[in-house]
Amino acid sequence: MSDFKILGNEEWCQFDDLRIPAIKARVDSGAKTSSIQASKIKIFTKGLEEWVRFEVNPVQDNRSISILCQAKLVDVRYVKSSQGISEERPVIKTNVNIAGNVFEIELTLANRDTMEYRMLLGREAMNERYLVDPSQSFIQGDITDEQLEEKYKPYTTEKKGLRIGLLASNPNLYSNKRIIEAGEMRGHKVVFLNVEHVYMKLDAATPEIRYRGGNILDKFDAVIPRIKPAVTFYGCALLRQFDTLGVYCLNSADSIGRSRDKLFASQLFSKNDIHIPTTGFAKSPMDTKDLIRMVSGAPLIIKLLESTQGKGVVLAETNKAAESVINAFKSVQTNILVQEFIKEANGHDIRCFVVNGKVVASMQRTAQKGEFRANIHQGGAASKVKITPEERKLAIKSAKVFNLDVAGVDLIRSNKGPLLLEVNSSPGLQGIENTTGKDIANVMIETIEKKLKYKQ
Ligand SMILES: Nc1ncnc2c1ncn2[C@@H]1O[C@H](COP(=O)(O)OP(=O)(O)OP(=O)(O)O)[C@@H](O)[C@H]1O
Ligand SMILES: [Mg+2]
Ligand SMILES: [Mg+2]
Repeated sequence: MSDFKILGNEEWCQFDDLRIPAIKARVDSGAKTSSIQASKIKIFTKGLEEWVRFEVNPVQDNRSISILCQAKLVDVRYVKSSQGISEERPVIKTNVNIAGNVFEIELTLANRDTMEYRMLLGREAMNERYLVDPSQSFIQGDITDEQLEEKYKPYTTEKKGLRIGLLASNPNLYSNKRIIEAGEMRGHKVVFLNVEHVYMKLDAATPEIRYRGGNILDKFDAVIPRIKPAVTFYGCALLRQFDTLGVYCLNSADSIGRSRDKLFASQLFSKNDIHIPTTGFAKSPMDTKDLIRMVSGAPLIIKLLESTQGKGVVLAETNKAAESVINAFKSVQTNILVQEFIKEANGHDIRCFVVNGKVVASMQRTAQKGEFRANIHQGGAASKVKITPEERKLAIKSAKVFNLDVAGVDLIRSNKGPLLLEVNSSPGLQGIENTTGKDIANVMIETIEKKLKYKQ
């Protein structure tokens, strides 16, 4: 008993083999094994052995210090989190150094960024070595902030800023140029990734993302998707792969996919009590007449399920015209929505730009004379607008039902109050920045920093 050293409820640990000079551990005799926070965990083979590669951010609330570690894999355990979700946790063995006392411990790699401490020291590591005095901290010696900074100096120069991938198709588009510019202004490296030049390797042990030429894309902290409708399917598959590899995506594959299906989106809105113009959908031409009645008859709107820039939106002025257009689309197996025409909108609509749950800018678009569609691509003109609290609430809620971090929410003002038209997952920046003078690209980059707990 007299040989045992005493630990407080927190102690500093050092890992020479992992090149971690100091990490604050919560001493937790309630836990069996010790664990360390790790991200971008990847199991790989080295000869006949299985190894694991991972990144540790050893300093609390400082993501800019990141240490790339590798160690032999000794086990993979399944741990149930407090939310009941089973998580795979690789286990490694490595030497820990507590105030000069060096011994081997088992560490599970916990892929959780919400851990209050970067490390937990469990009772297996303390057995036959330590007793715990929970009333004290750092009995084995404390480290001041200055000393910690000194220890991590070599690492802070190693990595400055985040590495952000811009997954898009055209680097010369205003929006893409602005995102790259804003990211670089904030000290990050933004790399343009052409959606069609990215491909993936799928297997359980070493999933990968590669770029044309064979480079492995494994150094990204975040990806900004700007996926054009023509490549939604492929782009979303890439985003799922980035997500699997622990890369944060500003708009997930799921949220983009769901928002692009106008029918699914309309169903989600009505389910969540978000008001939209009355909309109908039917398979057979036999139901066309009733479909028209259902949306209060002509004039009415017919929309292709997949349309942007207003190209697939048609106004049918009479019931006869509506019937023949609807049946014509059906005869070529094209899916369409039939929608009540909001006449009183008078060619106006409102675009609210929602980022991270806030409306950061909004503008009104006004259709050209003789046109009902307010899209800029249809000759619409943009102007500043002050939105009502009700409109603001509607815009925020609409982005939230899809879980979109960035959304362009289109509303229309009707006699019954604001109605939702649609939610875009890659809203353009040019019109809204030029109309409102707001630096929206910068807000998008700030959101990534917040989500990743990155400090300048
Ligand atoms: N029910 C409606 N009543 C009146 N006007 C409408 C209605 N639906 C759409 N519009 C007008 O037509 C425009 C285009 O419609 P919508 O936004 O649904 O199509 P879109 O092709 O997806 O356009 P984008 O994605 O580029 O914004 C709207 O911005 C609005 O001005
Ligand atoms: Mg659209
Ligand atoms: Mg629209």
